[in-house]
Amino acid sequence: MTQSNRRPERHRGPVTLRRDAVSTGTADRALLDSAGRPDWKVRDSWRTLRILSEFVEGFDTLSELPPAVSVFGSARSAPDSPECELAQRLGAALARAGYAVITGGGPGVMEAANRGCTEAGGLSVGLGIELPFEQGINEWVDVGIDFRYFFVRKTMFVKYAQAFVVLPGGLGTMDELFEALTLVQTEKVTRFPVVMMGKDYWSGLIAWMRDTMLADGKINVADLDLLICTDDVDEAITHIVDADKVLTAEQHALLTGDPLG
Ligand SMILES: C/C(=C\CNc1ncnc2c1ncn2[C@@H]1O[C@H](COP(=O)(O)O)[C@@H](O)[C@H]1O)CO
Repeated sequence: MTQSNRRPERHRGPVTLRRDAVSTGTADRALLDSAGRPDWKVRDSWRTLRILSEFVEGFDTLSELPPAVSVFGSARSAPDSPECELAQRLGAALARAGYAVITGGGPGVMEAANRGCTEAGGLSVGLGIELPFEQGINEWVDVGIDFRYFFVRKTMFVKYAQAFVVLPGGLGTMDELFEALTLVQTEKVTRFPVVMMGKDYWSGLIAWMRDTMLADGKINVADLDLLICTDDVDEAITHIVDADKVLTAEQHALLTGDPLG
């Protein structure tokens, strides 16, 4: 293989780039870094069409999904790490409970959750993101979409899931966890269970939320009730299924006027 053939392949929406055509930028960076550039006004106006098309593609593809759970966690965890082992068991249990599993489609915990789901006969979904370093959607994903824009992709994680499960991870995982909690706290989504898995990993953060955030009046006691933390896959599934039942009954009552659902 020549040196030029070894250069990574990049994907920009439907476009594949190889060799000298590969650049290090992403669509997200071009949008967010453009202030101050003379052409930003015209280019950003046109970009809205590309953003719109990304929403349309996501809505069209995902509206057909069965009930689903979004699973988050580190892109960097080794396949034999405890969190990947947990994610794989969780993915399988979700599939057996009738849920599709939605992840970021990347490596580590995402891949493990997709793998568990697919091996158990469930539907694995990967919502990838264009990054300066190409990763590609993991091989266990059945339905994959590559997004240019983080904010479009985040809408899909919430809109097409009945619950969030958050395993150990870094900044990306924290962003996803706190976005979910903020959406529930502000009642943008209702009856949306957020399950944190990995008690050793998360207990320090939860203690800080209680001892500093809550103690300092920055959140309410009820905000801490928005999440549960467990190492037990069965407990996570029961929590999700129970919340789902309540929501389904409420939606049925709203549609039919029958309060018993
Ligand atoms: C950094 C590495 C791979 C990056 N590939 C990713 N592919 C898809 N989704 C990703 C990737 N990196 C982050 N995410 C999203 O954030 C969460 C994980 O981020 P963290 O910082 O590792 O916690 C994850 O849930 C994704 O949605 C390694 O080679």
